[in-house]
Amino acid sequence: MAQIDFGGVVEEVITSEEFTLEKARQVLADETIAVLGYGVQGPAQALNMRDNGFKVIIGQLESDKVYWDKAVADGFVPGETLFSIEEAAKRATVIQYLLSDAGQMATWDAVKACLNPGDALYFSHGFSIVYKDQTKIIPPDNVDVILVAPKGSGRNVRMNFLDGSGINSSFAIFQDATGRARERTLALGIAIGSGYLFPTTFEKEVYSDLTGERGVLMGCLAGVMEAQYNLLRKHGHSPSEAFNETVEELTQSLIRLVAENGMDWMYANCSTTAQRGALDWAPKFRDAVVPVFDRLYESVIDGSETRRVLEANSTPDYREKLNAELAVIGDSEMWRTGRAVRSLRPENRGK
Ligand SMILES: NC(=O)C1=CN([C@@H]2O[C@H](COP(=O)(O)OP(=O)(O)OC[C@H]3O[C@@H](n4cnc5c(N)ncnc54)[C@H](O)[C@@H]3O)[C@@H](O)[C@H]2O)C=CC1
Ligand SMILES: CC(=O)[C@](C)(O)C(=O)O
Ligand SMILES: [Mg+2]
Ligand SMILES: [Mg+2]
Repeated sequence: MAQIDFGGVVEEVITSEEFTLEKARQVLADETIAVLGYGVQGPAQALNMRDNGFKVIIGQLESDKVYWDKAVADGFVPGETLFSIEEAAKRATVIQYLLSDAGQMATWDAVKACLNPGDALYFSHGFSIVYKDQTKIIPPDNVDVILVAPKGSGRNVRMNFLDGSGINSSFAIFQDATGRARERTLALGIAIGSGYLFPTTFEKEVYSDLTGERGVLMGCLAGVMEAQYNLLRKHGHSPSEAFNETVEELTQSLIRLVAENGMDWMYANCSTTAQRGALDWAPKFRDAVVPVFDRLYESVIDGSETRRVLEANSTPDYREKLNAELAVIGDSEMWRTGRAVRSLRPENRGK
């Protein structure tokens, strides 16, 4: 385990240099891994593990046709490597619970009945376990309960694997029934193609994850982009100008510099005019959102966020409703402008 200095705080991380793919294959040599759910994380983790030489089967509700058909299209064979959720859970020794969080609550009684002593129950989110008062997911004592949570969309878990990079994941052990929980967890983390693995707890993972996605990663990002775009439009700037100055310049230029070498590097590669102004305005934005972030974290901790998710995503038409909300975003002037701007990227022209 490598000790790494993160800005003055030393933490331990695991990379595939220390815990090699070969070692992961040895640890999981006798295991059948069932990936339950073929939504976003399911296919990514399943395909990466299959490509890495692990024995993977899929458990998917057949009537959720889009997902079932996708598993078939990806080469999983009904009756051989593709089963109902229960059948896959029964056949496996590692059960990766990658249904939606609301789907985990809905199927728990059925899945629980399929667990054998010594199995490993694996999550990519602390949700179901930490908010057990809401989900009623309480695993039996005789199984390992473990977590590997990729810090990125399943889409990139797969795409980064294919291009030879990776997505970092956190890992945690909630219950070690076999004495093998840790080596199983690390082996699975390497098997799914993690960049590096860092330790957490189920609580810390779910609190930070729910905050991050509601905050900077998604909710806050979408909110501040919309606010700036609307401001520029209100003052008579064209859609093309407002979009370029809000989104396109970020995704095609400045955020890439942040990814490459940090915030100061991005600043250093912009004009001294921009540097002076951004240095002055950053603290104002920071201070303006502090109360919103405080409210958000409180709402995560007190269970309001998970309650809302479970209620909204447990109705039969939750997908249609979410898709309708996404369509409103996609059909807005701002994001229709985005489509036009993207189509004008040199590499997209004429497509
Ligand atoms: N989407 C992502 O990239 C990430 C997801 N996670 C976590 O991974 C887990 C899986 O998330 P996603 O892949 O986004 O899931 P998703 O929302 O794409 O899940 C869809 C899957 O759940 C099944 N499902 C939903 N409701 C069901 C029900 N009532 N009965 C049976 N099956 C049902 C669908 O058939 C499908 O297989 C969650 O715990 C999530 O928080 C963690 C990191 C990133
Ligand atoms: C991609 C990810 O890790 C998120 C945003 O937390 C999620 O999809 O739940
Ligand atoms: Mg996340
Ligand atoms: Mg999340």
